[in-house]
Amino acid sequence: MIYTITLNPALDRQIWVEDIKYDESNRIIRETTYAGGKGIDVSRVLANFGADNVALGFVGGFSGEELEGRLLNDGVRCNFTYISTNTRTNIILNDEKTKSQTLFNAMGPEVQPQDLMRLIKQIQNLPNPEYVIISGSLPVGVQPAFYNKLIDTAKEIGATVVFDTDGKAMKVGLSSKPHIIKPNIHELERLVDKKLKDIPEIAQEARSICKKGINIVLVSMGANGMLCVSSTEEYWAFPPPVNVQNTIGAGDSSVAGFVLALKEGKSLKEALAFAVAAGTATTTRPGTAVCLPEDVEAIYPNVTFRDVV
Ligand SMILES: Nc1ncnc2c1ncn2[C@@H]1O[C@H](COP(=O)(O)OP(=O)(O)OP(=O)(O)O)[C@@H](O)[C@H]1O
Ligand SMILES: O=P(O)(O)OC[C@@]1(O)O[C@H](CO)[C@@H](O)[C@@H]1O
Repeated sequence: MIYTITLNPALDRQIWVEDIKYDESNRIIRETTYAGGKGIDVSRVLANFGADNVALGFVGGFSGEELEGRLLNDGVRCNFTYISTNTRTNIILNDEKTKSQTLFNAMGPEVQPQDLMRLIKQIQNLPNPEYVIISGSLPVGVQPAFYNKLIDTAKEIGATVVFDTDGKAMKVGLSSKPHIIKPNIHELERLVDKKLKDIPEIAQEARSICKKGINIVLVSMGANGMLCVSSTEEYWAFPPPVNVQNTIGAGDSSVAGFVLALKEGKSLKEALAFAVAAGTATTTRPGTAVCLPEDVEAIYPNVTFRDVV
């Protein structure tokens, strides 16, 4: 069974305007809400592929109920830890003229220490844990060290742990040696505290992280695809050109695609190509992580490989 853990889920409210005018009133021409947050996105994509998975994490209030209802409609099984305060709403502003997407990520509710322990106890008792995917930002009141406890617990129950977060949470969490991490290029730069100018430099940092005990480092690079480094294999997969409509949840779709392919027994190289196809498929549709199997199947044969060094 695949489990996703999102400590700080969100309703993703995607809104569209013709041409944003600052310091003025703008008319919204289209709006849609998605169940969001990084692990939740992974769960939605897995469900699109018919992959059995359970979404875990903290939800609360009316927005939490809406989020869970949306997920059930999306065919995602949930076993959330309920808190008394409202799940956050993130705004994604799509500007039709500039084709830009601007994110406003809310802080979210404060999570209490007793809620943290309820989640840990739940993870200690997860049935058939094959993969545990831990993704996204920490809620208010939760220290990065909580990610150590989560990763340690998921490893103790025998799961392969995938970890995808940013900043201090990533730095701290890494010391628990999750099996797989998926920073994007900016997150990797923040992790290693330096700008990385080209693929050899990115690969070098990924190798150093592997040497610290992480089995697989996936670095997503937007239109430049994804680099995969393990102790024995290195690949750079490149997507075909597509008409990009949205990039929100592309990385999460890649994580879902990668885990799905590994679970099906695909090689590391095939799993990477599938991850790139899944991320790129998401970019071709408006909305958060709208990753459809038919789009992924169409893109997959057109993913190419380039030399890492
Ligand atoms: N402009 C693009 N053109 C083609 N493919 C893209 C583009 N942007 C993203 N992708 C695909 O999606 C994958 C993940 O993208 P990206 O590096 O943007 O992830 P991310 O920053 O983690 O995204 P998010 O945090 O929104 O989920 C890329 O490896 C690539 O396959
Ligand atoms: O604030 P976080 O947890 O870092 O990111 C949250 C978020 O931006 O990530 C997803 C896209 O990756 C969206 O569904 C969601 O709104």
